Amino acid sequence: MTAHDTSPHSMNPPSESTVPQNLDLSGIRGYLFDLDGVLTPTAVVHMHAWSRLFTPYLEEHGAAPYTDADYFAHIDGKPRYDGVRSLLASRGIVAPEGEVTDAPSDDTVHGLGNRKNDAFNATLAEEGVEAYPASVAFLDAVQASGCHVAVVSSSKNAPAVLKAAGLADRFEVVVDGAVAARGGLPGKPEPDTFERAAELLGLPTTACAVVEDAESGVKAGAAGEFGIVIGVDRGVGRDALEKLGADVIVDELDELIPAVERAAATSADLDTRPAAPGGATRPANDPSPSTAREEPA
Ligand SMILES: O=P(O)(O)OC[C@H]1O[C@@H](O)[C@H](O)[C@@H](O)[C@@H]1O
Repeated sequence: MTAHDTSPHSMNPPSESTVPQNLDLSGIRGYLFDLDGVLTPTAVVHMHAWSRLFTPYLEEHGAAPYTDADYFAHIDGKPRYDGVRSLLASRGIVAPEGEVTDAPSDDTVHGLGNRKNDAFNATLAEEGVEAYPASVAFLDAVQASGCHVAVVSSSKNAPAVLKAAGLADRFEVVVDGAVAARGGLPGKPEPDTFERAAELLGLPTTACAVVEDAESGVKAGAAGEFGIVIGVDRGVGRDALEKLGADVIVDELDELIPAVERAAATSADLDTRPAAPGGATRPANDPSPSTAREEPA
């Protein structure tokens, strides 16, 4: 398929055109990056924090033990309190909702989420974070090609993680968990946060690539009318990512740099052609600036 192909995502084996070497990204003018697990290895920090919360909690409740598979199936990529709700539902546990202001020691949905958040922030402060070098190389190539870039993260900690990784100034738009909550946007697996980022970049969704590693995030990409869904396999598995709707799957994003450079060259060729009678056409990678920027919380 090409990046323009908006046909329903199939579950067939990848065709020749969906392998990174043959990928056509010439219709893509914006990249919407998930953060945790795509740009930074913080999906693992989230995963450990959830485990620090739910391992003792499930034991105390006599429920089946918490495993990494639970993280991928019920929590990965979702907004904080949705993750709590999904995991509790998987064990048939009903907890009171409580309030966002609940203490981390409270056994409410919000208290449990806040307990996990304390664990996440403690690890972040202790260990810091370094972006994946291959993802930064891809980001460099995408920006050099004139495409626009946004971060779309369920996490309310996204601004802190971007800052810790030295990436805070690289994105025109950040739609994080706080922005979504303020705007009443449903989180992943719904496509709304990605759609909002495309809108803020001033691009149609069909001209945007969704870049995701989580089940809920790939589902969100497949549920919208995006130009392409790029899956990064950080543990979900290639087959699962493909079945969920990823159009191309990579282990590291730098595998796609040649495709980005080919797309930029195609666009430059188009740009040097004489304008068609009756008006010029906008090149695929027209770097005209997006003025919209949603400030993170
Ligand atoms: O940092 P917050 O706001 O608790 O966000 C939670 C979620 O943020 C996502 O980005 C992670 O991929 C999730 O796995 C995590 O649970």
